[in-house]
Amino acid sequence: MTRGDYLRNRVLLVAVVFTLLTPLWGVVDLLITPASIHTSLLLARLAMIGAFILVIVRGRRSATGLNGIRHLLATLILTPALFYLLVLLILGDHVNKQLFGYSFTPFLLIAFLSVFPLTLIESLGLGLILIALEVFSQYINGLIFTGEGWQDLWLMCLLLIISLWANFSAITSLLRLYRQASQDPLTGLLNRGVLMVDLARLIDRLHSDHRGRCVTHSLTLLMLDLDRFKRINDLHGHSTGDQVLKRFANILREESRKTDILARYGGEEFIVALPGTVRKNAIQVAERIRKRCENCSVRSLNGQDVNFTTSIGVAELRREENIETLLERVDARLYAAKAQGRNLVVTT
Ligand SMILES: Nc1nc2c(ncn2[C@@H]2O[C@H](COP(=O)(O)OP(=O)(O)OP(=O)(O)O)[C@@H](O)[C@H]2O)c(=O)[nH]1
Repeated sequence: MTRGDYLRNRVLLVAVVFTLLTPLWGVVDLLITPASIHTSLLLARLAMIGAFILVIVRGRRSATGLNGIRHLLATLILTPALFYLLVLLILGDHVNKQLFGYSFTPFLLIAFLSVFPLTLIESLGLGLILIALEVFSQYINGLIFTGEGWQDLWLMCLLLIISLWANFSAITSLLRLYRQASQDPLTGLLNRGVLMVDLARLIDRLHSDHRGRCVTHSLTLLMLDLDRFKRINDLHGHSTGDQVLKRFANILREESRKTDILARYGGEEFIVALPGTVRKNAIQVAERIRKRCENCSVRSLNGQDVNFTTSIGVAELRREENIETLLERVDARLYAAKAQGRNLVVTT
């Protein structure tokens, strides 16, 4: 599960809790606020429930990416903050007597931040907005620069620090778990399972963009296999074989872009997926990788320089083609490169 999925689940859960709590808390309005503002409060509460329902509906849509979820989270936290602001403004003169029951809103919201796996910047940003809200409420109810006001601000800062700490711990353990579950431990590249999920998602998106007449994006796959790798293991030992695999993975990193997907597909077999790249340009990337390997060596434990080469199959995604047939075609080309003598790029 990615941070986006985790964040989405938390946002949905908290949105449901807020949706249920909002009408319940409406009883507090009836009990503690003057009858003259009940209608305004009711309308504001209905608008707030509407915003929470919007968060739930949009959050459930799988097309909503990480940025979309971040916006939903901001809506979720800032909607009750806006409601509180509204309460402060419409209570007007009654504010000193009637704020009881609402004044803990900024505290509650800041405590809720610890539920989400946010980065330090994200939680600091939201936390500072909530502290500003508290300062504004103190200004309205005359507590600003008083002993009680400072005490409340101090408490809010402490709560923010605790939230930051909780978020930081949640996000680092989440990232560690994600890395362990998604990476090949030897090379640090993606493992086959994650590659298949990412590729399937990417291909789906490209096909639906195409159907929706958006710009046509291309995708080309390279399948790479180290030549006579068994011989390297047999002659120089398994640990030298491992060094070759690591060096090869580094070459792939150095020769690709940030947006490319790099994965260890099997023992000495790798996939490089090049989104937005047509076959002609992908062949150039493949040739660059092949030549880098040809000119590269690894020092074995007994001090020998060990050379290695790679064979590469190249295939561009066709219209409506699925992941299985694309992989079959690229695999056939890799097989052809092996059959034609190895250390080759085969594209047809
Ligand atoms: N050192 C090391 N070897 C591995 C690892 N994973 C797979 N291998 C070895 O990779 C070798 C693959 O050998 P083969 O499939 O016969 O292929 P090859 O010798 O590269 O021959 P061609 O692919 O036909 O050029 C096997 O000996 C595996 O044991 C690994 O993580 N580390």
